[in-house]
Amino acid sequence: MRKPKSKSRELRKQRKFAEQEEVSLLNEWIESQKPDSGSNTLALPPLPSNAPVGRLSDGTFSRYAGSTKFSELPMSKKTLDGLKKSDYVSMTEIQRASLPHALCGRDILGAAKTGSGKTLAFVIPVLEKLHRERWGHEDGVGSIIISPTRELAGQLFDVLKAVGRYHNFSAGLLIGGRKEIDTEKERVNELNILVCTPGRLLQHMDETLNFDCSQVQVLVLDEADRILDVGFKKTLNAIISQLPKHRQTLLFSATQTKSIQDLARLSLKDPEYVGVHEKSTTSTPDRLQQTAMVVPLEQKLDMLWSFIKAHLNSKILVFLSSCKQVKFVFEAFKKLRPGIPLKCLHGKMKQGKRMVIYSQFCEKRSVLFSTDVASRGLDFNKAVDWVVQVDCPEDVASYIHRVGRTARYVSGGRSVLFLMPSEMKMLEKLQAAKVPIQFIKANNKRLQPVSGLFSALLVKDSDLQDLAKRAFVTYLRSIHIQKDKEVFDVMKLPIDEFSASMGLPMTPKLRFLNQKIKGKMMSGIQLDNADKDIASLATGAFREEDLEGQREELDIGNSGEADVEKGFLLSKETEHEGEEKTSELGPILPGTRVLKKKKVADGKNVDNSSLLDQGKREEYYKKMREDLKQADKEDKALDRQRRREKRIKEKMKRKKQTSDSEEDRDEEEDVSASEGEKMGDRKPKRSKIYFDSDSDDGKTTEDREKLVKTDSISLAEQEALALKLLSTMH
Ligand SMILES: Nc1ncnc2c1ncn2[C@@H]1O[C@H](COP(=O)(O)OP(=O)(O)OP(=O)(O)O)[C@@H](O)[C@H]1O
Repeated sequence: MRKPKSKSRELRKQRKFAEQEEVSLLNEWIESQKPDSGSNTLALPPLPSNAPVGRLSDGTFSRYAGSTKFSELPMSKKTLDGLKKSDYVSMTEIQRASLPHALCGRDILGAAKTGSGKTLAFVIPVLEKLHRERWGHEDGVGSIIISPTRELAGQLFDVLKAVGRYHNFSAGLLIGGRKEIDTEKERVNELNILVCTPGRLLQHMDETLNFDCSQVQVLVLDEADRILDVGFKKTLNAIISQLPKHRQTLLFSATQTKSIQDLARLSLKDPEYVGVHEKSTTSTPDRLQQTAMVVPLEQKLDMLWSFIKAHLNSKILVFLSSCKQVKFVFEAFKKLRPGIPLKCLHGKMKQGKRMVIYSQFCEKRSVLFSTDVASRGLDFNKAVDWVVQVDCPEDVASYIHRVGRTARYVSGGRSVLFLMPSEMKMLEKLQAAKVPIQFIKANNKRLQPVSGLFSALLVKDSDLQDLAKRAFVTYLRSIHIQKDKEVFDVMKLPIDEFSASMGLPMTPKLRFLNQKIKGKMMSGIQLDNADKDIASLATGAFREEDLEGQREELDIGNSGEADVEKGFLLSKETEHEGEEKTSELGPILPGTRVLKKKKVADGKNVDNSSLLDQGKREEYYKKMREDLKQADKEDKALDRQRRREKRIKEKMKRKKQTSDSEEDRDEEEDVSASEGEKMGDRKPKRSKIYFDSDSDDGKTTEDREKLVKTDSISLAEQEALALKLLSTMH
């Protein structure tokens, strides 16, 4: 039954009044117990348990700086209920340190380790500010939260929706790559809270009629150092120019900017620097077990493949340096079917697909190959077990964010960084930045080479070959353009070997590198040396003894899976075992086939000097295809023969078992019968077995006769004869 109109109006009035009361109480509480500007609220003692909260009996208010529970903060019932509903009760350190300052309207520059709960440290002040301002639909955009990536924006939006579920604000997710821009344009002016990526926000600012951000109360930059980075500089400047100067600004990141210039761009007013883990001995989560190992460029894919095969029950996030790398490794590994679902995520994918992949990876055990698009902020629902950095991160900050996708909140996690010999300087930089990383040695005996398999795949699949070429060039270019030349030096890389390791029949042309070599020649360096430099294995640049002291074993634990990991990652205890592991590639392609193809297609066995001329290259390439076809034929024939041999063996075994049981039965039935009689009984049975089964294979009568005669020879002889017969038939 509907309530009478006057009654519902009365209820609304009462609710409005209660809200007004609540807001004025909150304002009074906040104002009266304001923590000193610059004070460290974590240093204050927590409130005694069961102490009264809010307005006290003497008319004063409880202290909220130093509180440990959300319910002790001056916050609206709606937000508190939203937090409770989402199971948030006690605050994390960054929340305890920043919320008291943020709730009283101060600008915040917050830094805390990855996975430590920074999201709530800005979502709550956003909701509370608008609540206390009694912001309504008609007031338009009141708050903007900016994230560097679409996935992260989506995740922040989910947290906002969960915690703000009892508020009446309208909120919208504005991210690029979505088709419904026109619908967005129609509705964006009605939204109170925008969660967006910089590009999409600016697009609305530029294109949407009457889009007005002049009343914005709170601006949040999540992953602030990234958004203030050169990549977003122009976009962000344009956005800031359209926002009011008088607003609250909250900047959060695990690797915060301290640049005065950056802060000046945002016109922060006496910001509170909240760096809760600044005094910590490590800059990464304590429950994160981090390792690094030397992996030469041409072994990276072998190592990654072997790693995946040794961790089939884990959720693994793999970082590669470019979209093309991600595409190639994903496509090629997918074809080899490692036994665990594979997924990929990169910026060139359609947005819908990106979102699907992201949520699938949240739910399932799988391997996700990704660019740095997944490196920041993402909180994959069910914990990531391993972060594998196949390509070295561009700097320490990037490393910290990548590994931060695991070991979040109270869970543990593990990471491994592949470093090429020429990149060892990165290890020093990480250690200098308080990253507790252990240097370990891979167990190369467990390495499962895949380059031969790639060669075979690439020959059959020209799309994959194109992908490989592009991945190869893009990777080297990415190294070439890296800023940190102490770590990244393309001239130290074994380029031909790298090309071969991807299964490419010849090294693609690298225009940017040619220019570099030319540059060297101009400055007096001989081409010979430059060539040697490029082709040399970078191992020369790395002196092993430098690292000896840092080498430690990884303590893996006792689980079944850990044992496999142990075998893979450690060399000491398991060096002499595990050869059988290499056979895991068997079901995909037989071992001989791998070796053969590797021999033909592997760049190491090719005299590249003869390939310079275009005509010769084509000729070589044609010949290589023919060789591969031939090898393929031979392999197939060999494979067929093997299968037949196996079948025959099985039949022999079956037959032996049958005759043995018959013998047993016979013996049981007639223990007194003579040997001659027994043989006479069995003969026709044995021949019948052979004829019955072999007649399917189309044997001639002569063959059958030969087989009948086998009755009088030993089993080994029978097998040998059967095999001989088979090989003469094909
Ligand atoms: N007070 C809390 N109580 C329980 N869980 C929390 C609390 N705060 C945050 N979490 C959980 O901790 C995890 C990490 O939080 P969040 O994503 O905010 O971390 P972050 O510091 O922003 O990490 P990053 O630097 O990687 O962006 C999330 O799963 C979140 O739900």
